[in-house]
Amino acid sequence: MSNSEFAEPYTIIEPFGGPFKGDVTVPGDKSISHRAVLFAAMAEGTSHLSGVLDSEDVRASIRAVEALGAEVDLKAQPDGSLSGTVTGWGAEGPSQPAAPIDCGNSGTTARLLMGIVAPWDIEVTITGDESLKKRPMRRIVAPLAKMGVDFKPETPETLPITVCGNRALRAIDYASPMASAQLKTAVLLAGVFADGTTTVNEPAPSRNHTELMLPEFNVPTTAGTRVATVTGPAEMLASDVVVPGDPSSAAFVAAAALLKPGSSVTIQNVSLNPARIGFVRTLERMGADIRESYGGHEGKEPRGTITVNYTPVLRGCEIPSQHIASVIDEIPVLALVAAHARGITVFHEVGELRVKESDRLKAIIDGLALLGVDAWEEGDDLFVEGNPQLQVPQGLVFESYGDHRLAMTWALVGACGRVPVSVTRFTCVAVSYPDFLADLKGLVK
Ligand SMILES: O=C(O)C1=C[C@@H](OP(=O)(O)O)[C@@H](O)[C@H](O)C1
Ligand SMILES: C=C(OP(=O)(O)O)C(=O)O
Repeated sequence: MSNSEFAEPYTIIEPFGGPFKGDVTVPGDKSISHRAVLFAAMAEGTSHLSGVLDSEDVRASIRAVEALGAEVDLKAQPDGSLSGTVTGWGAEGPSQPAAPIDCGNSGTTARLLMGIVAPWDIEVTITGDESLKKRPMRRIVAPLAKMGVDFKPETPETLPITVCGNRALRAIDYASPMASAQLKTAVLLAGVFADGTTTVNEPAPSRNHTELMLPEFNVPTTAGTRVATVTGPAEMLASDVVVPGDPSSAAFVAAAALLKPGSSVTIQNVSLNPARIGFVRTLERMGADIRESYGGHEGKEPRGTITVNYTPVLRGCEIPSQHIASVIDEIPVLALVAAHARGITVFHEVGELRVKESDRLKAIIDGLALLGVDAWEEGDDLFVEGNPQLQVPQGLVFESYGDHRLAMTWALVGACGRVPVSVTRFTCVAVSYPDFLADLKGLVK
């Protein structure tokens, strides 16, 4: 069977051979890196950052804060991370940028930026690439409008959007319709400069890096499981941030170890924030030999190691909707693991996957179909019927849709299997994990 009629440029991923063994360090956490750069830019004084992820998405945040007047002096380190200083605009506020700010492929940059520029007397046009311009922005516009922010056009759904800032924002108590850390963060960041306490309640817990990091920048903040507050107006002061490794990148290494017989891998210095390691909990429920080991904190973020051993028999499991936010970016690769497990895996309430960098729900179902694996949607639930005897056919071409998480997921089929596969637009992995293939190759024994 072949589906090689795809016209887009593709990369051939040959089988890597032997099992994956040994230690690996994954690059800095993307969510924490964005926040470190953005919060340092907002603060008074000079912050020292290290372990920052050097990827396309984080570079979008760096370019954005430079356009708004922050001074960024982050340099590439031998380990591939960025380290150095960011001097913020502090009490003076950001300057009026000369041109629209292009956030590239990064939803986090675009959505957090809307909250960051909202409390200042400037008009900032935010735009992005073709993928980002399709993603929903009304979820950010709605609460910011309640706080007193105007937009051009008046009630925009998608980028480009011009945010017309307002120095007299109202603090709000917001019942968020979804578990989204981007939404929560945009509102809290605007709330830093509003008069009073701004509260965001969520229907399920989302990642809490913002609540953990804001107090380090001198912002009075409270953090509960489904509620966070900031009290403004606050004076943001510079801080130092050390960024631990990204669990979302670690999930691909863990999946590789589970797909390749004989593998045994330890991922060093990775964030063990419970809101981010839902994939460890999910793989445990599938019966995988995987465990984390706590190794201390960076600021308020726990970090440590994750060890994964190849496990011959995995079984399907259910991921309830309350846990989806803790695995949201890992669902493509978890679905690939589920495709090798015995029985059905159900991811509940994953409609949000339709509006990520691509329609990940459709892409997962189509990609698994190429492998001969039955996967389908019922309402907003994703079902994957696994096959432990899965044989990968020759000549497969997987469509990444320029989406980094899909590109890495399908690359694992070739890297861990016995026949090469092709992945279209594979270079998009630079969005979150530029050295993905090299790190995996380094583990081949
Ligand atoms: O706040 C963040 O850093 C992120 C939150 C999540 O998005 P949502 O807030 O849209 O769920 C996640 O998918 C994204 O990769 C990063
Ligand atoms: C959804 C993602 O990122 P963002 O929303 O920042 O584009 C991701 O990294 O998988």
